[in-house]
Amino acid sequence: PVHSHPVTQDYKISRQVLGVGINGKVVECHNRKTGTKFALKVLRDVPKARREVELHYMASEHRHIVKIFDVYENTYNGVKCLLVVMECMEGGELFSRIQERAQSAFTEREGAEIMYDICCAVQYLHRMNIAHRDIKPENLLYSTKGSSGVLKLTDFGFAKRTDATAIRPLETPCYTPYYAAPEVLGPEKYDKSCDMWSIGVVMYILLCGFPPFYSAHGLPMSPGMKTRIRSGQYVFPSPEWDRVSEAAKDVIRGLLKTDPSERLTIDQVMAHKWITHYMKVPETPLFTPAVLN
Ligand SMILES: O=C(Nc1cc(-c2cc3c([nH]2)[C@]2(CCCNC2)CNC3=O)ccn1)c1cccc(C(F)(F)F)c1
Repeated sequence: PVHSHPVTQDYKISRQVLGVGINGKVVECHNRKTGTKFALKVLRDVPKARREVELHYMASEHRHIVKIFDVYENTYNGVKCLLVVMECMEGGELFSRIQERAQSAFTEREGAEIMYDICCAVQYLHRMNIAHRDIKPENLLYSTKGSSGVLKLTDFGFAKRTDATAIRPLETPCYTPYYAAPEVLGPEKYDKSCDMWSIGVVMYILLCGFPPFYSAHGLPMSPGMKTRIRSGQYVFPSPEWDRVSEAAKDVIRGLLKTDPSERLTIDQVMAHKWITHYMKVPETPLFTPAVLN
């Protein structure tokens, strides 16, 4: 349900910017009736934004996906905008939470529990034939500060449907099945597998504090780094990985497969004991908080 009356009628919008996403900025706002704090994402009303909001709204019932409460379609100075009212995630981003853990140990079991929550959200999306395509620590937020906070996935700016968009020959006169390349025919089956790669990178960083692929001299991307990603060249260096369980390394090996058809699916990951039986994972202290700091 998209409201067309001004969002300012129902919410007081603060200047406090909470962050900037692919398609728009996120600010704090308060419900005028209840005083409750929400996060408001402001998007230009273009097809890409419509798709982001539609897919996020479809998924927002899940416990580990940031909830959408209201959507407004307002025009400011002749510019059509989409305004998305979301639950305010006050616990901050995944890794800043772990950085704060320097004093008490952050253990492999806690890493497994975090991965279980992320995989629950991704399994829900993949079962709805939605690929998120931008799974990264900055898009994983905690609902509240303190240990009761719930980790949730946000920013559907790159999300897309993966169910086969039936090619309708009648509406595409130029299209002749004889010459169609497989990728034109098949559903975007590799969109889901790119989420699985991202989950592998998040899991790797969670267990040691640094990424599996990085460029020399901290540049965002370098030719060497691209080669290493393409060839799946990564290691589990000492001493950070010496005491991490073989089961954890097996999950990462299954996710960081360069051939998407070989990569674990979300159902295969959720069938893995390290993820589903995370309460049995050893409470081995990790280097992660120290390395992140
Ligand atoms: O960010 C906060 N609350 C929040 C934020 C979002 C949010 C949505 C999106 C983003 N945040 C990002 C920001 C840049 C990083 N990627 C994610 C870009 N794309 C989005 O779609 C949603 C709901 N509540 C917040 C609120 C109060 C306090 C605190 C903190 F804990 F930091 F003090 C954070």
